[in-house]
Amino acid sequence: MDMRQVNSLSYEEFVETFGNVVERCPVVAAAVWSGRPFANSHDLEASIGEFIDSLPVAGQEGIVRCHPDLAGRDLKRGALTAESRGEQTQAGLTLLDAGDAARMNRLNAQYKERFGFPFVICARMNNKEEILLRLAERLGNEPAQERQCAIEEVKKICQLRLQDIIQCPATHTK
Ligand SMILES: NC(=O)NC1=NC(=O)NC1=O
Repeated sequence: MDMRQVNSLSYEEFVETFGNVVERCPVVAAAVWSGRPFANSHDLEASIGEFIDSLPVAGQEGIVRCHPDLAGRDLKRGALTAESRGEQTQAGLTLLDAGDAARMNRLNAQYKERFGFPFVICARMNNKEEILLRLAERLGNEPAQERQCAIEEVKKICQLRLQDIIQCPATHTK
């Protein structure tokens, strides 16, 4: 889809197309729709980022809470969204051995206990070793710092999902 097509989508089509660029938060697409027409995918991405940044703490934490655990129950039950399943599979999270799976579950539980929202990282920019490392590291963050870190990861996931949907015409060098 190119930007001409994006900008010609009805509200319903827009939310159907972009409703999961932020995991299980179609309200984000519903909110930024009023910002069209978008000059390019970065313009749409910036609108989404500005909307997320404008939310109160509770709203930002709500967005983070909408993300399924990595290698968690939803993965096991086949209850992930298509995007999340693809991302988690690509990072090797379906191939964890028993030791790594137990460690991931334990650290995820500790993280949730400490921060009140799940550990979120852009799986496509990491492999399973890096994810475990970052999870252990970020457990030591202060809550406000970690919330910001999680939101930055949500934006990275969103950026890659937008790139999957919008193909920008090749920039023709003069
Ligand atoms: N808790 C998470 O980090 N979830 C996810 N990361 C991704 O890249 N996709 C997800 O669903």
